[in-house]
Amino acid sequence: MLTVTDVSKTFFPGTVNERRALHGLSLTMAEGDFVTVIGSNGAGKSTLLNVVSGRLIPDAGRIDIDGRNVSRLRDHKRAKYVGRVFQDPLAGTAPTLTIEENLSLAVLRGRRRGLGPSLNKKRRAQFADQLAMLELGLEDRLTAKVGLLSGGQRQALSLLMAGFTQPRIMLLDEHTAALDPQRAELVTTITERIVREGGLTTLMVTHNMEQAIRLGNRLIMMHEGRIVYEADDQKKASLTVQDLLKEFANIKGATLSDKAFLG
Ligand SMILES: Nc1ncnc2c1ncn2[C@@H]1O[C@H](COP(=O)(O)OP(=O)(O)OP(=O)(O)O)[C@@H](O)[C@H]1O
Repeated sequence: MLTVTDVSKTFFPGTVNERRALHGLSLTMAEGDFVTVIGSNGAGKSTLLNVVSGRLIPDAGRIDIDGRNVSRLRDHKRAKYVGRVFQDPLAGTAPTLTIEENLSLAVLRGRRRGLGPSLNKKRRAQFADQLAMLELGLEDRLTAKVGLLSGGQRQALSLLMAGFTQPRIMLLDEHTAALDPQRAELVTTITERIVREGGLTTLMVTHNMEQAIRLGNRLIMMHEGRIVYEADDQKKASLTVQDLLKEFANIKGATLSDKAFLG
């Protein structure tokens, strides 16, 4: 489904600021895989998501989605394959537009211009049904401006929007990190539901090791642009945070992300 083969990315090569973010990284994900990604500060986690989404073009290596080489395809051209939710609740939605307008835009994304649905009664009823699933009461606020929603509500909406077009791959970049624990838990539950119901192939970066163990069917740990540890479904079933801390301790020079203990 997704194949990342020997991908490298260096920022400011040949200068004093040179940063090797990805170092010949390879990762294969099967249809329906849900991989959680943890790692030290600057390990290359966001860069991995950026090369998969097309926001960044790798220096070397290739990326295939459904057997198609998308390595050189820029992000707007990959939008129909990729859904993404960022850490910042403000990033995924347009605050001055209403909830229903944001959802309409999400439906349009990845489609050819002019082929999108208009905001008719039937479409509104569909939106209300989908929003009801979030159990946040947003189905009664279709015409409310998104800027009025809380961070957690906006993240839930971003998730719904990202899942709307049935992306081939869903990228979640610490999308619960900016929320208070209660809202983070709620958004985590909604994430599980949207991923499960949509059967979405998902790559999720998190600093929360407990969450990384609990969610998904595979876990990878990154350090200095490489995957340094991997747990499959079976291994993950008995994995503990203590085990992961031990793995980190074994990596020379690795310091855990400052946020790792914030929960
Ligand atoms: N746009 C950029 N320009 C220059 N350097 C960058 C850029 N993006 C990332 N880097 C560098 O590449 C390396 C990997 O960064 P990346 O953001 O992918 O790490 P990360 O694992 O997501 O880190 P964190 O957990 O701290 O967010 C770091 O050294 C970072 O400073």
